[in-house]
Amino acid sequence: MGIHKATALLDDLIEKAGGCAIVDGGFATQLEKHGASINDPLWSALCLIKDPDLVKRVHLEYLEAGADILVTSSYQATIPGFIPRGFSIEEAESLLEKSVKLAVEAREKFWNAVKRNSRHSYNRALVAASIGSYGAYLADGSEYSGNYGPHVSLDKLKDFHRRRLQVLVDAGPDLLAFETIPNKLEAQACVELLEEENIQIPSWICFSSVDGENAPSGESFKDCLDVINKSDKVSAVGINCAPPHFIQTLIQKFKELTGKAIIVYPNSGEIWDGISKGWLPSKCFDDEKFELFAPIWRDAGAKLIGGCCRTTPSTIQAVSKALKESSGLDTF
Ligand SMILES: C[S+](C)CC[C@H](N)C(=O)O
Ligand SMILES: N[C@@H](CCS)C(=O)O
Ligand SMILES: [Zn+2]
Repeated sequence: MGIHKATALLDDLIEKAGGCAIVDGGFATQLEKHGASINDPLWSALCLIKDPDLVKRVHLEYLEAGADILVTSSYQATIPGFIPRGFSIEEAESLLEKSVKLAVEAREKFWNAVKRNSRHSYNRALVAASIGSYGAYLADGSEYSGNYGPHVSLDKLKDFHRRRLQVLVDAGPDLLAFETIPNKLEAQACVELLEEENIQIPSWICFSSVDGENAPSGESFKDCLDVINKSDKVSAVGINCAPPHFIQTLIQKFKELTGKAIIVYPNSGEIWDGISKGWLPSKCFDDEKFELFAPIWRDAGAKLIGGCCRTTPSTIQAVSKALKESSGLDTF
């Protein structure tokens, strides 16, 4: 499938969803709600090893809540992360494949069940393979600082991402989701890899932000997006895992900086403490606030909206209700 046809898959979904498709919410957060203990360098990827049934269950919960796109459990799943835990390269690669398979199985199961009901208002969801940033793998919170040190070059970042990208693509997702990219160098690495590997499925690249204005590294979003705008392999750009009160302004900024679709899936507003590996309370959005703001973000120009850490299926249900009601589509 050519890239233009592939991009049509995402465009079709956005159109079917009434102009704005719904991304799922915090994946690791929902694992934890079910009692998973993930205070570990592998974070949510630990459940790929220990509890794949729970991974699938969480995907199903987000589908029921109205997600049009599932993001896989591979955010912090990497070959160099699995090897020190005693896995061979082949086993590590099959864990990556499993992350896609579990989401695809959940999507098929859910879709086969709902499509029998002619009055349902769901779309057949797409599966986006999560590719967490290098900082996610480092497990030191550097996806929120972009501070990778002087020894991390463009080539090093490409080497880090290349094999995982190949394995995930071969496992058959519909999309690729680069998440919490904190600096321009890593954005460039992602874009160059998509070209070098001649990836034929659409991608989104999302940045985190800690000041509401720039990438976490302090580099301007203009500089970061200039790199991405040159590639037709990237269908959407935006923000994930940043506080929700930054989002409206950032959508307006991104509108001026790119012609690509804009995607936003903020966290709740709590702040990640990379040392204790926990969330610190801060100015927060609850589900009602997400319900209120989702149509505002859509009207500001976002084409894909969801939630990230500390949001749950109830958040996505609230977003879905608000977007469907205000676009005239039926709610469940
Ligand atoms: C999106 S953050 C909350 C994920 C966890 C982080 N990479 C860590 O392992 O510390
Ligand atoms: N897709 C990941 C992103 C973490 S920032 C998750 O929801 O857990
Ligand atoms: Zn997050």
